Amino acid sequence: MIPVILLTGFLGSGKTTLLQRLLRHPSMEGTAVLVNEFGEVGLDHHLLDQIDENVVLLKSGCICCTVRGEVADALANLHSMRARGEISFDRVVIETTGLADPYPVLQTLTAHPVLRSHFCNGGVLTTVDTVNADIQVTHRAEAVRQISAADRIVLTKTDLATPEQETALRKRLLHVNPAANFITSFASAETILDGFGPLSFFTTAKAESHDHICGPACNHDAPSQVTQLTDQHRHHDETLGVTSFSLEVEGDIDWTMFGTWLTLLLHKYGDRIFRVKGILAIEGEALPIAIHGVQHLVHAPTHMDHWPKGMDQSGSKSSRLIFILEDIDPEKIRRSFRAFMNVDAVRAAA
Ligand SMILES: Nc1nc2c(ncn2[C@@H]2O[C@H](COP(=O)(O)OP(=O)(O)OP(=O)(O)O)[C@@H](O)[C@H]2O)c(=O)[nH]1
Repeated sequence: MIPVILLTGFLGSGKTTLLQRLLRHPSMEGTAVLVNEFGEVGLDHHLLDQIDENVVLLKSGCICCTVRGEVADALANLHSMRARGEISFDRVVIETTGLADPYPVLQTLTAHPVLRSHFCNGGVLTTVDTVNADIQVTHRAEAVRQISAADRIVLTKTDLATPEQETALRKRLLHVNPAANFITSFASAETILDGFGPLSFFTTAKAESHDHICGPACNHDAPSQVTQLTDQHRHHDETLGVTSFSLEVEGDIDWTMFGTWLTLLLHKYGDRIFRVKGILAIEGEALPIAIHGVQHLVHAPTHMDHWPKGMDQSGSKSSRLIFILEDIDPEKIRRSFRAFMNVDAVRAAA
């Protein structure tokens, strides 16, 4: 049986960053990775630059029911390729979208008539953003589901939070998932992986409760989690207001202007902009720069060591930005970007 580790966590909580580190660890050799992103255009497979050739980007970044079919197809495909000797792996990591409900995927592993004889649940690793989790847990049912499904919770961005913030968050997370154990993202990959696996009783209970989709009414902050997981099915209406769109820009971008624009944008609309990520062609830089914003937080940019395939065709470089937001007209952001950056060539994909 091939173990499948589910790496989940809300938008921008540090899943890809953690995965990069874990995959460099010798014990993770022979890992196939499935990346599932929300929206039509994905960037994570480019940001996982070290391991490009082992990464499969799942096409539709949709959540809940649709993810189930696509994950199943991708796993079946991986298994066939392995059986034909085209690839070799003995573990799979699925990085879910930040808006995914992990339970349907767990259910796929345990109940799919074909997959269940080849793959097994290797455990759920959930990243939780110490700076933003409080508001996410309050408002987003997906965040609660991801935490409740965790076998291990990796607290990220503790370096950006106060010790009081971290202590209060740990206490709150324990109410959502009393069985998970905590670790911070600054622990070594070895420590994070040590003894990691499904907590058997809990995992069974969780997987069996797959058809329950949480909503704010679930009150997951209350401690009696197992009982709550047997509640009736509710559909994921909460996610319907969330959309994603991308901006593509030809030519180089002025870094100072861009930084100012992004900071102002997130300052004003950070409550409704869950995630911004981008790979940018910057004036005076030969290689691209990756940028990340999570609600009001703008992360330090990182220099990438190569251009992702398709983004520097025949010497003409382009930038790509992806937004995941709620209740904001994407056209408003496009217009503001064009006006502020004085850029005409903005291609936009819905
Ligand atoms: N300071 C700090 N930054 C972090 C930490 N973990 C992740 N980040 C930053 O957070 C930003 C988002 O990280 P990602 O790894 O892309 O998050 P993600 O969960 O994969 O994002 P989505 O796939 O969009 O949901 C990046 O700028 C990371 O460098 C951490 O522990 N400390």
